[in-house]
Amino acid sequence: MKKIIYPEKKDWMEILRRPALNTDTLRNTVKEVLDKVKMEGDKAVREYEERFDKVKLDSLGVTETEIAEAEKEVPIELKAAIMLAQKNIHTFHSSQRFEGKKVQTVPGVTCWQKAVAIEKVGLYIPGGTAPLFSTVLMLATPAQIAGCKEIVLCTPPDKEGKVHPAILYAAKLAGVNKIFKAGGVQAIAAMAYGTESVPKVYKIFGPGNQYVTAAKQQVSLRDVAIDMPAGPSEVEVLADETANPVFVAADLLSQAEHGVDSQAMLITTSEKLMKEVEYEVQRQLALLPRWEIAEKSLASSKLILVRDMDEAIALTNEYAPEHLIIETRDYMEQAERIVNAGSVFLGSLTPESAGDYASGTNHTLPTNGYAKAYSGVSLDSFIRKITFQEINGEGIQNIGPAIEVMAANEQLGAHKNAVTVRLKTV
Ligand SMILES: NC(=O)c1ccc[n+]([C@@H]2O[C@H](COP(=O)([O-])OP(=O)(O)OC[C@H]3O[C@@H](n4cnc5c(N)ncnc54)[C@H](O)[C@@H]3O)[C@@H](O)[C@H]2O)c1
Ligand SMILES: N[C@H](CO)Cc1c[nH]c[nH+]1
Ligand SMILES: [Zn+2]
Repeated sequence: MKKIIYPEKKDWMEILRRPALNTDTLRNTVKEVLDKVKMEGDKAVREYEERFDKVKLDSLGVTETEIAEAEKEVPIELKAAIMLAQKNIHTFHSSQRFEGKKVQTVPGVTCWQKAVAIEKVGLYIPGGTAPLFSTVLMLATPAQIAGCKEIVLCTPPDKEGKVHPAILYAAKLAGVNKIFKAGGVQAIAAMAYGTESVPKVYKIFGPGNQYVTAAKQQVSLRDVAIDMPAGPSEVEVLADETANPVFVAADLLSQAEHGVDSQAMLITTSEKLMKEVEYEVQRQLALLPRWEIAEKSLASSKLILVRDMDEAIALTNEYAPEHLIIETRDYMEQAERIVNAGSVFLGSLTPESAGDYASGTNHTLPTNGYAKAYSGVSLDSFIRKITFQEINGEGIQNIGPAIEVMAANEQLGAHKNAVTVRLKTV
């Protein structure tokens, strides 16, 4: 990890830069795959599965038999953990239910909103280097609570053409209707355009690598809605001298191990802590099964020593991390000053892994600085709020004249007339 001591404001942008693939290569690959799947459907998806996931597939759909087999393969201990996590995710997301209340803006004019589920949703579950069955719970649980009728899931299979059993188990538990073996850009294209076997959906959800994220952004320009850009994982730990370096290092590594383009940052006011964390990261790294991945992402990760907490907060809000862990003496006060972050973890006993799996919050979150403008996935992501209004005689008399004046001044006579003809009758 690169050490930065007392950064100057002019260097912030460079210091906070995320690692990124060459955008031309990325754009060209994504465009080629999207276009071919749009034209050739399943055939193209199968070809790309062979090219990128090294698997020959006869069909894309997961069968009922495969789902039943998977249920037998998942160990009891893991089933219990998945059920505990799902219960907490369900509890937290159920509490987000929207109650639209009727409001009289003036006598006779009543307005309200009603939450309506998006009918067809597509969930992308990453599977390139780790089978993220926890992401199934994070996406399908709120979709089910919202009442989405068709919940489609795509995930890359392994080289034998099998989907990880825990992904299938979690999908069944959380009410997914259709599961397909497809990963990367080809999966996003299949759900955006529809193919012979994969239904076209109205909104695509889910995290993924830079190819997946770029594909989602591309299809969202005209074909389908998306949740947000949820790309390579990132974490920032904001710590003072009271933080535990062993915990801090473990938290940094927990996100560094996701992928080579993940990023982990420590922003601290304590030089002593920075040195201890630097040592701990190397010590713990050597013990990790995915040390090779983590080592690569640590190369673009940083340990940043700042002058004071004000500077730490300003730098944090500029970085807008996907995950922010605050491990300071006064973490509640510091948390109040955060305006840009996806999900915040407070105090020394709140690891980021808790939000990844089982505290109940959603782990599908904006990355790459998009936390400045986007929220993570929540129940809201799966609904739309339709507005309604009802006006009676008193109401049209109350607001009609104002509408007539405004419409006339916008030179829209037909708008004005739609009110005038009614005012004559009341
Ligand atoms: N932001 C979030 O909320 C969040 C949550 C979970 C995971 N993540 C991130 O999701 C990512 C998962 O990545 P992953 O790679 O393990 O799985 P993935 O499923 O996102 O990507 C695998 C797919 O990428 C495609 N691909 C790989 N190399 C390619 C190439 N050269 N050209 C075209 N396509 C290619 C393949 O089709 C493959 O199926 C990680 O970066 C992780 O950090 C983010
Ligand atoms: N940290 C990831 C979101 O960036 C989510 C995840 C899934 N499994 C483990 N972690
Ligand atoms: Zn994680």
